[in-house]
This record gives sequence, C-alpha cells and structure tokens, in this order.
Amino acid sequence: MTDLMLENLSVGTLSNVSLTVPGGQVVCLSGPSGSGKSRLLRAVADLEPHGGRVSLGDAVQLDVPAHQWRSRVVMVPADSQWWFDEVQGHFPDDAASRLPSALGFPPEVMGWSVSRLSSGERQRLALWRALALQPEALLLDEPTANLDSETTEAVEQWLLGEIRQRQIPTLWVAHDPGQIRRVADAHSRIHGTSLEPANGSD
Ligand SMILES: Nc1ncnc2c1ncn2[C@@H]1O[C@H](COP(=O)(O)OP(=O)(O)OP(=O)(O)O)[C@@H](O)[C@H]1O
Repeated sequence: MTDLMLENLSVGTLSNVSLTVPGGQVVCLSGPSGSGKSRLLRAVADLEPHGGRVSLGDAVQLDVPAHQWRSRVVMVPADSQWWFDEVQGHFPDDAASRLPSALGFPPEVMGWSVSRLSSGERQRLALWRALALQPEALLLDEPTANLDSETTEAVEQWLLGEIRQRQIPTLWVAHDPGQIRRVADAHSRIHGTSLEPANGSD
C-alpha cells in the first residue's frame, strides 16, 4: 500500500501542512472559499511553487520530473481542460467498451463534441479520464460540484469503489458535510494559515 505524504508544506498563505493519506483512503479537505484548498492540491501535483516535502511511497516529488510526477499524482481540477474537438480524442481507443454505468453516459458519448458537454458532463468525463490514466494518487477538487444529488451519490460510490480496489490515496476537496460523511476516512479543515484535523464532517 502506497501512502501520499505531505510534510511541512507551504503554499500561498498556508504553512506547515503535514498530512498522510494512506493507500485506498480518502482524506477530505474543507475550508472557506479562498482559503487555499485548490492551491494546496496544485502544490501536491507540482503545479505551483511551494515549500516542504511531498512523497508517494519511496518517490519524492523533488526527485521526479514534474510531468512524470503529474502522471502518477493526478489532479482533477474544478474546471477541466480539453484539447481535442471530440471526447474520444482524450481516451484510449477501447474506452467506450469500459464506460462505467455510474457515469450515466450512452456509448455514443465518445463521438460527442466537447463543446456540447454540460458542466456536469465535463466533470464526470474528467473523472473518468483521470482514472483511465491509472493514477497512483488522486487529487479531486470538488469533483461533484456540478452534479445533482442523485448523480453525486452514484459518482461517489463509483469513485470510492475504484479508490478502494486500486488502493489509491486520495485528497478530496469537499464543501458538503453530507458528502464528507459519506466518503471521508479522515477530514482536515483550513483555519487561517493552517490545516487542522476536523471533527467528523464539521
Ligand atoms: N498563482 C497565484 N498567485 C497568487 N495568489 C493566488 C494564486 N492562485 C490563487 N491565488 C489566491 O490564493 C487564494 C486561495 O485560492 P484557492 O483557489 O486555493 O482557494 P480555494 O480555497 O480553493 O477557494 P474556493 O473554495 O473558492 O474554490 C485566493 O485568494 C486566490 O485568489
């Protein structure tokens, strides 16, 4: 089992952030808007300058070229990026046959143009794209922000199943106390300049 470890991380106004995310577990991060949740995930993904040490098992972020690190520690931002006109350009050729039913897409989704996708469709496809990359750690920034409650719970269950089965350590930014209760093995909350263990979903 591979742990994701943050030791004395500092980014933006946050400092001394230390956290261990065991393989197969979800640590939820919460905090007020603008408190630095996304920047923290970006630092862990090596997308933003920061201090401190991040490691994944024996691999230390500083020793791994950034593009290699990001293919192992995969971040799904709140606003996903798409490069090709059609959905299928972003996935392996045989992806349609492995379409998870929890995502609620017909097989034809592969032929859809990216420009027609709703924000919730983009979000679900971005999650699937991240899982298709065989990540060793996952960084999810409000992964269900654009989904209705029924779809949210289906996507949560699918994500949790993948995270547990593949033993992926996962940092999951969430605002909704209900979601934190459902998915979190542990929960930390930003207070000012520090990240502190939270009590349950509060
Ligand atoms: N590259 C940057 N340089 C300087 N400041 C930045 C940079 N990126 C973000 N910020 C600022 O850092 C603060 C934290 O931003 P961040 O996006 O991490 O907040 P957040 O906690 O994810 O908020 P929300 O819940 O609203 O998404 C904000 O005040 C933002 O304007």
